[in-house]
Amino acid sequence: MNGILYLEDGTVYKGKGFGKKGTSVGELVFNTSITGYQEILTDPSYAGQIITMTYPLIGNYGINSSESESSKIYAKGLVTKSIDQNPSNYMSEYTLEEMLQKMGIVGICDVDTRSITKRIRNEGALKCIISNEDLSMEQLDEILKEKKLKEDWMKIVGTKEVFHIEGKGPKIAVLDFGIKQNILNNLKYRNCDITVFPYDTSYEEIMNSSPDGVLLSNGPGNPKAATEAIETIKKIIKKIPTFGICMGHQVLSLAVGGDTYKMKYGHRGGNHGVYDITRDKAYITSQNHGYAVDRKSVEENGMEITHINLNDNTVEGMRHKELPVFSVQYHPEGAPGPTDSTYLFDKFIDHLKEGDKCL
Ligand SMILES: NC(=O)CC[C@H](N)C(=O)O
Repeated sequence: MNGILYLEDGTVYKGKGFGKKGTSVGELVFNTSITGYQEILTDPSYAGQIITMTYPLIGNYGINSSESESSKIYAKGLVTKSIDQNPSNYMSEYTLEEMLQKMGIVGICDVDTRSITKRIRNEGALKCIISNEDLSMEQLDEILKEKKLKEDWMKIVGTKEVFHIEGKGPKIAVLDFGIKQNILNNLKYRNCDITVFPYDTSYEEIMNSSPDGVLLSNGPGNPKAATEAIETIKKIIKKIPTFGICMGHQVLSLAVGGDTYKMKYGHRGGNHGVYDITRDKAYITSQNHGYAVDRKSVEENGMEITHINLNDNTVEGMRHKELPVFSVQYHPEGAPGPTDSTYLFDKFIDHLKEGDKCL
């Protein structure tokens, strides 16, 4: 099966097709993780994106049924240097190719992923079309030009129904913009009683569940498209301890009156150095975001910057100067990946005990 990746700047990469036979349009991004292709593909925050893995050997330990971040793949395609068809791992149940076929995802391999990555770094994230069908360049060009990229993916990906995960510990209301399973696992591990709400649930409905704390989840798309949530969060943070992760961090910054912007090519990988100003410590973190928080805009609105990215000095974490409200741009739950930052879940739970500070 032939495969082609055609970028909006006119660049063409030809390789071999794998996964589902088909064609799709998306935003081309790259991820620098060496392992974790299963979690990356199933992370709902990749909705609408075509992921290039910079590590050349992908698929080598197969796929298992217990480590997906969601039951679906919302990404639009996968680009790799090579794909291993004979995985070796005691947990492996099927191959990556079988997973992509089952989930309807188009893949191409045997392309120069280093060159693709350099192009994204120079030009920024690009719209592109990936295909492993026999379409002419004219046909590909027409589909690429016609298809618009979405910004409000949280409307599609987040839960539509409220659901509850029982626990004996603190009551957590989660606003779901497209949550990763491992965030829920971290709350479950700490015995939390979790109610997951659609991201646009009203303030009143959330408060009716009498939560001790609110978690604002990760999720795909532009945080500015989550307008309903921004209004709700403005009220929530005055009453309840709140912890935001990635999209949650971005919508929190909008709720306090700050601003977000689209980065040139984002941060995606398991090796991003972050400096924690409050603890004078550096961590290696797992990241997946294309938008970032404007530092000055949140500092002018009652927030203090707690973490910065060591590569480009962008905001990686913040906390409210008076309220028990804090957030990080990176993924403390990231797995596989460094566990340096899972203490943030404990910090959140500790804040709940001090909930009276909010009133
Ligand atoms: N992982 C996330 O929550 C991503 C947040 C947002 N969609 C971004 O790309 O910046």
